[in-house]
Amino acid sequence: SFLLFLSVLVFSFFPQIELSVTANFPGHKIFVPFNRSSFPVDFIFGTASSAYQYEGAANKNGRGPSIWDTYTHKQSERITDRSNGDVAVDFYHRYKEDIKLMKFEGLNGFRFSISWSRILPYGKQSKGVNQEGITFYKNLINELLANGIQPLVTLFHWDTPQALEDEYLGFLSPHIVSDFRDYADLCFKEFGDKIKLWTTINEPWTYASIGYDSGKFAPGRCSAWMNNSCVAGDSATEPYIVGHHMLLAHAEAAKVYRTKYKALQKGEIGIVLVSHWFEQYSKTKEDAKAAKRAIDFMFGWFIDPLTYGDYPKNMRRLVQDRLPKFTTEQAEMVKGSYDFLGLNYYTSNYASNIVSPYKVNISYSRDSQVNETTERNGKLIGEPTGSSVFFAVPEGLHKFLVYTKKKYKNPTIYVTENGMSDANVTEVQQGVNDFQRVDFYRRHLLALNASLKDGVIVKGYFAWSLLDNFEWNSGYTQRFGINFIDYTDNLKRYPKLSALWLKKFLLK
Ligand SMILES: N=C(Cc1ccccc1)N[C@@H]1O[C@H](CO[C@@H]2OC[C@@H](O)[C@H](O)[C@H]2O)[C@@H](O)[C@H](O)[C@H]1O
Repeated sequence: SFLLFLSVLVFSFFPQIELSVTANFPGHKIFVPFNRSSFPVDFIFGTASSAYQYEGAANKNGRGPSIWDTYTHKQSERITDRSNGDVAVDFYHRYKEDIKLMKFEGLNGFRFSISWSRILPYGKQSKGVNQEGITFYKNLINELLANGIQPLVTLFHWDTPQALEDEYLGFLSPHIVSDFRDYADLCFKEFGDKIKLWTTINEPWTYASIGYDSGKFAPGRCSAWMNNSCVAGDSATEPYIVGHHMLLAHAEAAKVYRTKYKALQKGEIGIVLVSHWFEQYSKTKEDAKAAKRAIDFMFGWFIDPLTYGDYPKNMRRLVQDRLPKFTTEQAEMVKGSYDFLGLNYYTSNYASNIVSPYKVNISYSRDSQVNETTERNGKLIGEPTGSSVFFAVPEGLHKFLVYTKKKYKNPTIYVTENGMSDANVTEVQQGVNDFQRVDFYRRHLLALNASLKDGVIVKGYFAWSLLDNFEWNSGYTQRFGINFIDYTDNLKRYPKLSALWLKKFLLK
């Protein structure tokens, strides 16, 4: 009882200490603080963003169009609110103000992506370099470092230069590999003196599956039978071709960094992968196998080649000749082509076995023969959020991280995205009172802490996202920010409760 009294006394004087972790002593529960000091002293706490979703100035200052400019302008009916990233949240002009906000909120990391078509308007150095673009990113990097914020840069966050899509259909062509390699080389040369954490590609799974299987993201290709108003595509073959070229492009860029820049610049290079965690729907052996196939088709698709040099056995068995092959040389280049992994986690799903495989209308998402759901016997897998596809399942983050440690050689990991959205929020007062997001981050940080205790090597955590922003085919209707954007009043920024809770959590 004395210890309990002491712990209450301590917490009443130090409100920033979050009561939530307990150490058990016989007959007593002692509350230990849960805050920044629960993590390694050099742990990075940041937020994440991407060029097309944040910058705006889309057709200004020399930037060339990307496939997302084309998709939102030519097929605006495929965006929930028919919006686009022409202005976005005007990060291009307001980044100094936003960096002040990061500093105020106690963050020491910021993940952003470079717009390929802002520095190479036509995708290739031979077609010209936009110096204004180079200058923008140098200024951004200097401003972050001057404020004690570590940049983590993504080279490609889905915004393929339209010129390369026009010339050879972008990632559907092997030509993209050398153009991506040359683009990466330019970035290492121009920014590598200051950038020490590089990732090549954000979520190849999303780009390949949502861009070429369902076709709901740019370039919006899919099979006609999908009836997703795609103008062209083949959901049975194109996702695998694109995924293959993304792996080769990543590996070539990593090779350039390691052979030409790493010794001098002393940075590290990785890739960002996304996956759900999958729980078997029932206790049957069939559903246990279904859960394994589900994570192999979403995560193993990329992490297996990156770690072992080939696609998962489940994929080879079920996709057969539609799954590209690596030459021996390519396999060697892809295998081990990362110093760390960026992992994005949003939610978990239940996986159940589909007994009769599809014979017609086949596609990437049908190949796994898994039915992915978010409800079991009338109970949701987690708390609903503003997004119909994401439910809050913090323990899934813990399980996913431990799974990665055990199955993929205990890699160094940064959690490069984790967050939740609010939908149908327009008023500031409503938007800033994001109690659910406070709970979401507290529970996911507890899950992350548990992963560290299980020996997972995690060096940082980036919340998605600093600001509400352009959420792809959801437009501005989904708000993921810890800071609210008032789209009706000059894009004014307002810290939400979650930002203030994080500030308190991060107090040193
Ligand atoms: N959204 C994804 C990809 C995804 C989509 C569906 C299911 C699983 C994974 N990944 C990350 O999520 C973030 C949140 O994405 C939103 O997720 C909910 C969707 O309704 C919305 O359209 C999408 O923007 C994006 O802003 C980042 O750019 C992206 O890296």
